[in-house]
Amino acid sequence: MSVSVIIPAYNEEKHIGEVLAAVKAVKDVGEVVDIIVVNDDSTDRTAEVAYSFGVKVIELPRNMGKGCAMKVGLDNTSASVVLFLDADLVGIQPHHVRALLAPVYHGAADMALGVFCSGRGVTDLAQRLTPFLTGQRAVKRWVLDMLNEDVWNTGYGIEMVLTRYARKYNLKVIEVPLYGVTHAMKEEKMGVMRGMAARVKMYWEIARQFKM
Ligand SMILES: O=c1ccn([C@@H]2O[C@H](COP(=O)(O)OP(=O)(O)O)[C@@H](O)[C@H]2O)c(=O)[nH]1
Ligand SMILES: O=C(O)[C@@H](COP(=O)(O)O)O[C@H]1O[C@H](CO)[C@@H](O)[C@H](O)[C@H]1O
Repeated sequence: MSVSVIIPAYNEEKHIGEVLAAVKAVKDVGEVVDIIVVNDDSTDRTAEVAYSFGVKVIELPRNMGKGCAMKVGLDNTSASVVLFLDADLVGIQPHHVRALLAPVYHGAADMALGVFCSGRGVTDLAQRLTPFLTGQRAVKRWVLDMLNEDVWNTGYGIEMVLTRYARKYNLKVIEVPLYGVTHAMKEEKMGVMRGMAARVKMYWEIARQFKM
């Protein structure tokens, strides 16, 4: 069974190297066939850092949002298991990547959700309250192929779309604790004002999909 890791990335030069190092270590033992970074029109060195890891980099001509970036990655692989990871993870190790892939790869789950634990209080809490919003998600390819094309245009709402789909069709979903992992928060990456504005936009994109 083939496995692809897809990493949507927008202005993540500081953190994407750590994510790629962890994923590459898994690829080097042959468990992952493809690592795809979709550079969502970053204005920093995100693409340059990704190229330096020798992975596939797809450059979008304009900023299209998280969901679109994920879909472009998906369209560029035929792997039967896909692992989506955010590019701003901190503390991610090869064993976390394997822990997310294993249940889906071995058939124990259709979807595995990575949930931060013992990383940082604030991000642990956010994910404990809303694990279904996580960007760390291993999924069987056929699940993704069942979705309508337009669901990918929902920006950050895509996580909610995937969660709703799994509930509707009673898919096997499991949560995988990612011990010691956290991520850079928007306010840390962009500064307080721009970060808060980006957060409001994200909540709006999620709320639009919150129709159970
Ligand atoms: O327009 C965007 C916004 C975000 N991202 C990527 O989507 C992932 C999750 O975004 P972000 O880190 O902003 O979300 P958070 O985890 O802070 O909610 C990260 O890898 C981002 O670089 C993207 O590809 N395009
Ligand atoms: O954990 C959360 O509440 C949000 C926001 O994270 P930050 O406020 O930037 O720490 O991040 C998650 O939700 C997004 C929408 O579903 C996902 O796209 C992100 O990958 C995920 O980290």
